[in-house]
Amino acid sequence: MNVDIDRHGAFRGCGQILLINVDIKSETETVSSHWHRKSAIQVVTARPHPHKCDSYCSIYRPTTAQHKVQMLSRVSLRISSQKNIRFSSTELKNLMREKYIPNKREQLTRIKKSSASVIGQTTVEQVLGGMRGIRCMWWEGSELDAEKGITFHGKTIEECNRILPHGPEQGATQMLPESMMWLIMTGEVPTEKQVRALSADLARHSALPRHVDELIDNLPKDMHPMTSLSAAIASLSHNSVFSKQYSDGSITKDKFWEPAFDDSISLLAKIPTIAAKLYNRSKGVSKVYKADESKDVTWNFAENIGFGDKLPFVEMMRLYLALHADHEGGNVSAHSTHLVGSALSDPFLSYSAGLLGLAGPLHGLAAQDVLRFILQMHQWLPKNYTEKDVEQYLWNWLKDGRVVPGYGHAVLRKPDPRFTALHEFSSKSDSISKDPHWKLVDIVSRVAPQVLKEHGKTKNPFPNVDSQSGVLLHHYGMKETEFYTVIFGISRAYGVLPQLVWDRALGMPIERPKSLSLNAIEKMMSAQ
Ligand SMILES: CC(=O)SCCNC(=O)CCNC(=O)[C@H](O)C(C)(C)COP(=O)(O)OP(=O)(O)OC[C@H]1O[C@@H](n2cnc3c(N)ncnc32)[C@H](O)[C@@H]1OP(=O)(O)O
Ligand SMILES: O=C([O-])CC(=O)C(=O)O
Repeated sequence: MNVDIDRHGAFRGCGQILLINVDIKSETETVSSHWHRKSAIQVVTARPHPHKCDSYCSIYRPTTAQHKVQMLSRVSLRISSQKNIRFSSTELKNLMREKYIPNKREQLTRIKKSSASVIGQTTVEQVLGGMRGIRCMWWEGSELDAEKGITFHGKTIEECNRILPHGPEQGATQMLPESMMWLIMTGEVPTEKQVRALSADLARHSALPRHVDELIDNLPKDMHPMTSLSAAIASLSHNSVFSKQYSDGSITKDKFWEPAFDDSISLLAKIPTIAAKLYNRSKGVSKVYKADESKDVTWNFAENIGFGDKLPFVEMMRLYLALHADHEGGNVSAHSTHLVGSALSDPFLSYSAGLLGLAGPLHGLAAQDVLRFILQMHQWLPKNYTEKDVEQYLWNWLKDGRVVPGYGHAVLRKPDPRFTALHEFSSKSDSISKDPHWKLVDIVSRVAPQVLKEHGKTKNPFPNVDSQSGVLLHHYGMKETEFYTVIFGISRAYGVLPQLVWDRALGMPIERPKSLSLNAIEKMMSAQ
């Protein structure tokens, strides 16, 4: 039921009621889930009085004579000044409920009827070789082909950038990560109106609960920001609607996806706020995140870290965030999110784990390592260096037994199309293409494949996305290399959280593959 709140904070409601002080800011979901948990009676939804805007007000909980009136702790409720708010995440959720999930459930039932079909075999080489190529994982949003690279529901990066809604400014040409998220979740291209409303919704939910702010304030200033980001995301679990509803038993399995969806939207809304706070803190800046509902997530993020007045930076960042969102399911960050989620850990805990995987140097941390590598090489090279000098540097590096960051890939066997997309963006920009560090990145991308081929170990000698991304951030003035993987971490959430919602919607079970010891492998081999 709805409870009206009038201009003076008095109530219009129902039977016996309970008054709660509400301070405006964040966490509508805290309110409802708190009630869910506390109340065996009725679940209440509070809605703001139509004329009451952005001020303290009161909300009420109905109760009955049998139930003791309880004073709930102070809860926060964001009351927006906008009338007739269209919660686009609600629209997306409704579409999921009414259209996409029933269709996909039907497909799953069909597939399960002949689920004994064989789709692959496993070799010992695969078991001992990082499980390469084993077809054992379900993933909807994107697919990686070794030669062609990533496609999102069959659409190439170039196609996505053409057809997905862009930023609201005139002349904006880059797809928004919100648009990409919609495509990844539904398989369909959203309308501009749907994306604008989604951006507004994410802006509305961007404020952090106080405990997250305090947690970040108490972390060591020199802690790697990926560690801090993961810790802060895990701490949002305290407000998880999914875990609260699961633990109080108020949802059945077929409805698990709903709070997983709410938590995912909340995480997407808050991760830029956390990232901005970490970035500003590293620079000694204390600033409250302000998200403008008429702008997209990237613009708001850029604004809050001090880059808002530079549209080229915002456009580059939009492309960056959309590009890195998903790379099918087997990569470390996606797989770990999916795995942890399979234990019904909530989306915050699951993605916190994914971020910890992203923080490894063979995965997302390569973004920071590449930039350091390029800066170091640039210092070492003579002023008018040639490709031969670059080649020499790479050989020295390899002879030291180190991997060339930004090169190679577990699946790809051609240059990464994400690298190509960023390269095209940069080549069209006068200022980037004149940047001496970008020029070096460009030269390395031609020289390194030859060197790596001759070196003879790397299966894929070509550049991956990380070899290009950091130099763009550096070019626009973001010199804090430790922060580069944090940007990647914002982006990856747009791909893996939709999958987590699907995991719960289709009732995917806990993951538990079979492991084998070397003795067991030998025994099986000799038996053949
Ligand atoms: C967004 C992303 O996560 S993209 C990847 C980001 N990571 C990097 O750029 C780090 C550098 N690259 C690498 O370390 C690897 O290419 C990975 C981790 C991406 C893929 O690993 P694998 O699938 O095991 O690569 P591959 O099968 O080609 O490895 C074979 C050998 O080549 C070596 N090799 C692979 N890439 C490189 C490289 N860039 N420089 C030097 N040696 C390399 C491996 O270390 C391995 O050596 P070993 O036999 O002595 O252990
Ligand atoms: O696919 C992988 O293994 C690594 C990668 O490029 C990504 O996760 O973006």
